[in-house]
Amino acid sequence: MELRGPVVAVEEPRTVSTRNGSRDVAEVTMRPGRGEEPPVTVSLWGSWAETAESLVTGMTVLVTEPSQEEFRGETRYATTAESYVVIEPEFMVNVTDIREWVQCSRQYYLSKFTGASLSYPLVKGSLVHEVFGDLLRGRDLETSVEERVADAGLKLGLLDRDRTAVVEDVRSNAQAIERWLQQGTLTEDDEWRSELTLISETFGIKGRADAVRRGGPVELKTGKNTDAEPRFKDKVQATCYALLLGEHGQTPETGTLLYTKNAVLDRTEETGDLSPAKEFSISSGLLQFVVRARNELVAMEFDSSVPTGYESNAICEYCFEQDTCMVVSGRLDQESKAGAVGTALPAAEREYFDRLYRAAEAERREIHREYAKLWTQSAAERAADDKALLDLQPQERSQRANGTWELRAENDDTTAVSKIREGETVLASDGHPTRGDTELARVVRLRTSTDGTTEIVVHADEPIELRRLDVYPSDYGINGLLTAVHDSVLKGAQRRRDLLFGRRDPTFGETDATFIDNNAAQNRAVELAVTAEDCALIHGPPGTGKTYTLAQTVRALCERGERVLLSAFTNRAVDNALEQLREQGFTDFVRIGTEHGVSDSMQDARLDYRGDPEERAATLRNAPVVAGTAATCGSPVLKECAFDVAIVDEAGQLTEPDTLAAINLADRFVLVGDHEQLPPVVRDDDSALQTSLFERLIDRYPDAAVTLDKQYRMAQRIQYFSSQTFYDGQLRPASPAVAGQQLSELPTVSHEALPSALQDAVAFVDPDGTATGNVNRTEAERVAEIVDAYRSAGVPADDIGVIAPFRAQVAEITRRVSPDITVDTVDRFQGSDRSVIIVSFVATGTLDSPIFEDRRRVNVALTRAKKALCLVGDERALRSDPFYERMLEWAQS
Ligand SMILES: Nc1ncnc2c1ncn2[C@@H]1O[C@H](COP(=O)(O)OP(=O)(O)OP(=O)(O)O)[C@@H](O)[C@H]1O
Repeated sequence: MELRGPVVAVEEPRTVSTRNGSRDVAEVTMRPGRGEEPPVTVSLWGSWAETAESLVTGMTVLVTEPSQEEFRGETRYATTAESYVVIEPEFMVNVTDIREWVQCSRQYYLSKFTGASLSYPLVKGSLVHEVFGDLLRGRDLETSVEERVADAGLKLGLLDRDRTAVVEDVRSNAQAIERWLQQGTLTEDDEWRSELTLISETFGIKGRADAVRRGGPVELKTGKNTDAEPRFKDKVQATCYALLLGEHGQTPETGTLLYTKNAVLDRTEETGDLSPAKEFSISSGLLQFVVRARNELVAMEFDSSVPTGYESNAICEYCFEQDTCMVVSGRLDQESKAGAVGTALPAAEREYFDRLYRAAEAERREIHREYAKLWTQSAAERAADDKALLDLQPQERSQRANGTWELRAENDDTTAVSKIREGETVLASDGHPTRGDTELARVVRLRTSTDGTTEIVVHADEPIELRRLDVYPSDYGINGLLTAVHDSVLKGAQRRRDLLFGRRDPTFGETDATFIDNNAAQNRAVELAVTAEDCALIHGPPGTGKTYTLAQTVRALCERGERVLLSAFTNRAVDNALEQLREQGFTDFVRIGTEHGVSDSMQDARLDYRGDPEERAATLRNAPVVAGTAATCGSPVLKECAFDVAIVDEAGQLTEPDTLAAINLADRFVLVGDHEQLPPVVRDDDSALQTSLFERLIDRYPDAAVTLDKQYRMAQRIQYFSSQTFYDGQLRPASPAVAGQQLSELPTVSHEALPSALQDAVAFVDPDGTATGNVNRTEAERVAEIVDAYRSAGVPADDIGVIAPFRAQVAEITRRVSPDITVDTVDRFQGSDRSVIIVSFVATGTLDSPIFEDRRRVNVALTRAKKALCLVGDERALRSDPFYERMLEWAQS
C-alpha cells in the first residue's frame, strides 16, 4: 500500500512525547491516488518530519507502507518503521548526484556546468572501471588494459600522457581488483553481474551500479582509503544501489567498496588498512538517509533554487573546488558557504544566466516526465507513442571480442513503428524497462526486410533476453546546455559578451576579393564571413546554396590561414558541407562523430580516438578544419580545442546554448540558417530555449546579415507559395532553367504517361479518407497509387520522396510502396530534396493537432520538391484554417 499525490497542506514539525520518549512529527495533508481521491492526513514521524520541512503545497509526495487507523469516522495515516517518504518521485536523481549532494550541495550544483572537462583522473577512472567490467566478463587483464588504453588514445594524447605510463598506472589499479577477485571471492556459485542499470519508480533515483555480487552492490573507487571503513559518500552511493536493488527483491544487507589504489600504496609510507575491499552493513537508517538526502535535493530543484553549501554542512577549507565556487558566487552574486570573490557581472548577464538555467532545468523536468512514462504508460501505450518496440523474439547472443554482448532479436509485427534508430542508446529489457532485467544498449542494426520482419541487433554489457526496446530519455545533454551558458557568461571574452548582450554592434574589415562571381548575395555572404571581426549571419531560404556558400567560406578562411570549426545541428548537414568541400577540391579536414552518425562517404575522414596518444592528438590539433555536430562541440575532447572561426549550419534549429557550445570554441563565428524553417526542438512549450541565437541576432543586427535570394532547386510554380508567405516574395529562381524545369526533362520520363491530375507542377488530391488518430489508411493507399503513377511515367524511385506529419502514417505509407522510395517526417527531410515530393496531410474534418500550427514545417515540406509537388489531404480540413486555405488556393490554381 502506498499514498501518492499532491500536497494540500503541511504543518510545522513538532516534538511530542510518546511511549518511546520524545519524537518529532509533522502532519501533511495530501490527495492520494495521484490527486484523484479526497484529501487525507498523514503523520510523518521521526526523521521523516525533516522531509516535511521541504514540502510545499503542489509538490507530489509518496508515502510507502503507511499505517491506517480509523479515528472518529476519519481515516488517518502515519509512517511506520518500513515507510519511506519521497518528494516528487517522478524527478529522477542520479545516484552520483546524491553522493555529491551529501558531500556538498553546492558542489552538486557547480558540477552541472563544470563537470565535463577532460582530466586525467576522470579518464583513468573510467579506464579502470572498464577493465573491471572486462575482468568480470572473463577477459584477460593484460589484453583488457592494452585495449582500453588504446581506445582512449585521443583523450590521453590531449592530456599529454604517455601510453606506457598510463598502461602501467591502469594495470596497477586493475591488479588490485584481480587479486581481490582471485581471493576465493569469485567462486563458481558466486552470482556476479557487471554494470547494472537501475531505474526506481518508487524513489525517483536512477543509476548504473558497477557490479552486483550475491545481490549486493560493489562500487569501484580509483582512489585510496586506508581507514577500516569506507568513506561516507561512497557508502551513500552503494546504499542508493542497495535501495534500488531492494525494489526488485531482497534489499541487500552488505555493500562493498573497492579502493583500487590501496593495493598500489607503498606499505612503508602508509599506515592503516591497505586491503582494497571494504564491506559495510546497510542499515535501514542509512537507506532512509539517502532518501532524505534525495528529497532535499529535489526540493531545491523544485523551484530551481541555487544551493549555498549550507544545506549539506559542507566543509570548504580543504575543498579542491573552493576557488571555482567562490568565483561563480562572486560573478553571479550568489550566496555561498565558501564566500565569494570578484565583482558581479552586469545584471543583463546574470538575468540571462538565470533565465537559461531555469529553461534548461525545465527541459530536464520534461525529460523526467518521459522517464515516468516508462512505467506509468502500459506497453501498448508506449508502442502507440512510437517509444517502444515490443514482443521481440530473442535470437542468438554472442560475446564480442571485448567481452560485451551482441544480442539479436526479430520482430514480425509488421505494424510496429518507433522512434528508435540505428546508433542510438536504448533501454533493452526482457519485458519491462524498469521492472525487468534491463541494460543500456546501442542499436547496431534495425532493418525491416520486404516480408515485414524486422531484425534488431544491439550491443550491451550483459546478455539479457532481448524482448523489448524503449527509447531512453537521456537528460545527459542538459548539463551540456548549462556548461555552454556558463562558459559563455563566466568565461567568455568581454567583446563577445558585449555582442551577445547588445552593447556593441558587430564590426567588419574590408576586402576587394570576389569569392563567387555568379551570385551577388552569396558573394556578399562570404565577404561578410571572411571580414567579420565578431560574427556574420547568413540567412539561406530553401535551395539558395547555403551549403555551397558555406564551403566557399571555409575555403576562403583557410586560405587566410584561419583554423575553422565546422558545425551543424545534424550529422547529415555536417557531412553535406564536407562533401561540398570535397567537390570544391578541399580535403584537409577531420570529422568528429560516431561510426553510426557519420555517413559512409565521410568515414575515411572520421577521427579515430583509438591509437597512439601523441599521434591522435596531433591529428586533431593540426587539422585546419574540424567538423562535427553542435552536440559534440561541448564534449571534453572538443573543449580542448581552439579555433579562429566557428561556422554553424542549421543554426535556426539550434537552441541558444547549443549554438554557444560551438561558438565558445572560437574567436569569431558565422551562423548559417533559416528561421523560417524548422525551429529548435524543445519539449517545454514556453521555453526560453525556443528562439535560436541565429534568430535573436538576425533581429538585433540586420547589418551583420545577408539573405541568399536565388534558389537553385524549385520550379517557379513550386516556389511561389513559400516565397510569398515566408520571404516577402524575395525568393527567386536562380535562372530561367531552374524556374522552368519540368519532370519531362528527366530522361526516362514521359509527361503524357502521367494522369492529368498530376500533370501540373503543383497538384492537389483529396482521397476522401478518414483519419483515425495519426493514421489515414485511405490516404496512404492513395499516396501509394500516386507514387505508382509517377513510377509508371518513368520517374526513378530515388527521385520521389513522401512526407507525412506523423510517424504512424509514415509507416502506413512505407508498407505500401517499394523500399527504395523515401518516406519520412518533415524533420528528416530538412536539408534534402527530390524531383517529386508527395505530402500526406492525414487530418480529416479539422486540423486539431499542434503539428499543423507550426507553419515552418509546411514551408520545409513544400520546398523539398524540384519539379513536381503533390499535396494529398482532406479539402474540408485544410480549408478550416486560413493559412492552409491559401495553400490550397495556390495548389488548385
Ligand atoms: N553560385 C552557385 N552557382 C552554381 N550552382 C550553385 C550555386 N549555389 C548553389 N548552387 C547549387 O544549387 C544547389 C543547391 O545548393 P545547396 O545544396 O547549397 O542549397 P542549400 O541552401 O544548402 O539547400 P537547403 O535549403 O536544403 O539547405 C546545389 O546543387 C548547388 O551546387
